[in-house]
Amino acid sequence: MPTYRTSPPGKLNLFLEILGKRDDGFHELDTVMVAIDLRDELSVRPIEPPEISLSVDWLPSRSAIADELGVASDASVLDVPADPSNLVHRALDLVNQASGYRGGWEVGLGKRIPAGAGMGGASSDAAATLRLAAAAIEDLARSPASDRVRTLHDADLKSMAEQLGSDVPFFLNPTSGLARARGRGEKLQFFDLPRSHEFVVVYPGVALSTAEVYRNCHVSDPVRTGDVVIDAFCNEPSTISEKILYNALQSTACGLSPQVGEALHWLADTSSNPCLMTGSGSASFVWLADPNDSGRTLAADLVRTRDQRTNRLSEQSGPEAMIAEGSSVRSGGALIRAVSTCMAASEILIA
Ligand SMILES: C[C@@](CO)(OP(=O)(O)O)[C@H](O)COP(=O)(O)OP(=O)(O)OC[C@H]1O[C@@H](n2ccc(N)nc2=O)[C@H](O)[C@@H]1O
Ligand SMILES: Nc1ncnc2c1ncn2[C@@H]1O[C@H](COP(=O)(O)OP(=O)(O)O)[C@@H](O)[C@H]1O
Repeated sequence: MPTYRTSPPGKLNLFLEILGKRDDGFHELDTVMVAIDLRDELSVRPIEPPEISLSVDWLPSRSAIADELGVASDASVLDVPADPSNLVHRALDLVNQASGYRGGWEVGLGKRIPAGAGMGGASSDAAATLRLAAAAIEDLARSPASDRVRTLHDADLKSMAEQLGSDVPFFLNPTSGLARARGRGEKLQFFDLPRSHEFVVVYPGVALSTAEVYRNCHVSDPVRTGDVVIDAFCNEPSTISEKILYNALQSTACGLSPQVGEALHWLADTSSNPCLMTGSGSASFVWLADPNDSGRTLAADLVRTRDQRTNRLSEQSGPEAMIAEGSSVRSGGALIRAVSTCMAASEILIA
């Protein structure tokens, strides 16, 4: 059987308001998201033995990412489960149940999107898995040699995406542009973006649990609306400012992890452009006002200040203190990436 591949994108929330708490424990949201070109790499191949074999690696390597974060390469912040708790694994279980496929899957997952960052890496991997596995099942259904399998339709994928997580339906739609998500995140409306937007993202080397951030958050009163942000990005980029980018979870996340607030201050000190935390954190981003600015200059400035701080701390406290588990912006480490909004659909490659 062939291998099916794609590159699941990350996302940034440009606006997030909490409208209320529901009886099922979830929060009613109004959020505006864009997919960005920081991407994981996912390959899925149907195999005969009825097992799911999943290998997960950091790209370019775990030690390279650990160096950037200033943590030891066995630090738990870099642990991504390769067991049934990985959303890729759970997505394949749902596909098998729905399609009646009785074989197994060999899966390779290369991570670039930091975990627990508010960038939706796990959700995007899960949505991409549903799309790849559905394409494989469709091919299997056509093959006379195979067991009977049921082809999966868009409605099946949507229902499975909702079971996997609130953010997963957003990533099922591989189009570019900007999305408004309401309900618990599954009620989606897509808008065309006339041009791409550039950002610099900073991940401070601490993972935040989405559930814990929501547990500690407050329902807003009065509530803001995402209309203003949608209009600004789609029609009036000159009106994008610190005042309209908003995330109701930001103060809760800063309270749970000082590194989140430190990263936001660091961004504000280095750039005059608006900055905001994404999702439930821990990553933050700067939006670059000039569409011709590649973000590389700001990213290079941030890397320089990060490395100066790393060297200073290393001289003060020695290298052992630098690589202590959990050290992050405090000790100089942070992932810094210049990213753009995705302007093209994520393709499925078959080989
Ligand atoms: C905050 C957001 C913003 O886009 O993104 P991330 O920071 O996770 O990327 C999302 O709302 C996260 O969506 P997702 O990561 O799929 O969360 P889920 O697995 O559905 O939920 C994890 C937990 O978060 C809480 N939760 C999630 C969504 C929501 N609308 N209300 C909630 O209260 C619930 O306690 C739930 O058990
Ligand atoms: N495919 C995956 N990639 C990354 N993390 C995963 C994956 N599947 C499950 N997880 C677990 O989900 C947690 C949060 O996932 P992630 O989507 O990266 O964060 P966020 O909700 O902040 O966007 C991780 O800490 C990890 O333990």
